[in-house]
Amino acid sequence: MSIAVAPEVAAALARGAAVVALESTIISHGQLPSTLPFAADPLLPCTRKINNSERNSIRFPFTACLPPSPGMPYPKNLQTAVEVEAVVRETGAIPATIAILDGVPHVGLSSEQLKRLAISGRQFQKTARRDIAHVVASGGNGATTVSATMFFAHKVGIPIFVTGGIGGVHRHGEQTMDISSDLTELGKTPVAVISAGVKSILDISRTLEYLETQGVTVAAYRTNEFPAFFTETSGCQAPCRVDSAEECAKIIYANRNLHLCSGILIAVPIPTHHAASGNIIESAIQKALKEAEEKRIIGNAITPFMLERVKELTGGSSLEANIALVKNNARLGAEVAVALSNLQQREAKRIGRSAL
Ligand SMILES: O=c1[nH]cc([C@@H]2O[C@H](COP(=O)(O)O)[C@@H](O)[C@H]2O)c(=O)[nH]1
Repeated sequence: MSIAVAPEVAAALARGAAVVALESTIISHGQLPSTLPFAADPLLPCTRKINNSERNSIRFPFTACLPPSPGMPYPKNLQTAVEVEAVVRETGAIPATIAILDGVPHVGLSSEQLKRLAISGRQFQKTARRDIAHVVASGGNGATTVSATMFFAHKVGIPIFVTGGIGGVHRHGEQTMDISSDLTELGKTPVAVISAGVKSILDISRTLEYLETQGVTVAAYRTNEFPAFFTETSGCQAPCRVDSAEECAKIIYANRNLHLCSGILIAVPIPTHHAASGNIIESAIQKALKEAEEKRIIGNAITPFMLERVKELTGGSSLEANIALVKNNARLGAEVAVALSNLQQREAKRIGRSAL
C-alpha cells in the first residue's frame, strides 16, 4: 500500500527525531463517541426518529450512521487542529496528522489539506481499521479513528500518537458486543497512545478489563487513578503510574526492545483549571445515566439518549474543556517523543561504544 508521508515527517523519521501522530476523527467528527446503531435497524429500540438526510447518509453497516452530536464546528475544529500541531512543534517534535485523502493514506497534512479536512467535516468517513480497505479502494476520504491512526503511524514508524479520548467497551457491551476496535488495535500495534482516558459514557472498568485481556500496558500520568476524560477520577485504579515524560519513554523503549508488539495507553488527567467545567459535564453525564436507568433505556438506545441529554444539560459547554485536554495531551506526547528520541540516540551510542 502506498502511504504519502509529508517530506518534513519523512525527514524527521529518517534522522530519528521526535514525531507525534495525530488523528483526524476528532477534527471532522467531534469528540463524542459515535457508534449509534439507532433507528437504522427497525428492530432496535430508538429514542428519536431520524430525518431523510440522516437516513440517506446511513451506509452499511448501520453503526456508520451519523450521530446527532454537533461535534466540533468549523472553523473551531481547524483552529484547534492548527493549535494542537503548534503545541507539538513548540515542544520540539514534528506533528503528523493522519487521514485518507482521495483514497491515499496521508501521514502529515499540509495546511490546505488540514483545512479541507476541517471544512468537509462529516463528509469524511469515520474510518476505523475495518474501514481502511474500503475507503482506499473506493478513492474515498477518511477521517481516521484511534485504531486506523495507530495502524498508519506504526506502518511508517511513528511510535507515539496523541488524541483526546479513546473508544472503549460501551455500557451493556457484555450484551451488545459494542467494543471499540481501538482496544483490539492497542492489543496488536506497538504505538503509545496519549489520551485523557475514557469517557464515563462508556463502561470504564470493563474497558480496563478488556485492555488487560489484550495485553495493553496502561499507565496513568501523575496519578494512581485512571482518568475519565472530563474528570481526573473514575473510581478505577490504573495498573501503573508514570510521573515524567522520561518514564513514559523508557516504557515505550522497553516495549519495543522486547518486541512485545502490543500498544501502550498513557492516560493523562484533564488539566486542573479545566476540571471544574469537567465536573459539571460529568454531573450531567451521571444525571443522564440515572434518567436512562429510570426510563429503562438499555442496550443500543443508551448512547443516543446520553448524547442528546448531556448536550441539553450542558448547553454544549464541553467544547472548551475538550480542546484544553487535547492540547495538554499534545504537550506531554511531544515531550515523550523528544525523550524517546534522546533515549534511542543515547542507547545507540552506548551500544556502538561497547561494540568497539
Ligand atoms: O472521547 C472520545 N472517544 C472517542 C472518540 C473517537 O471515536 C473513536 C472510537 O469510535 P468507536 O467507539 O466507534 O470505535 C475514537 O477512536 C476516536 O476517534 C472521540 O473523538 N472522543
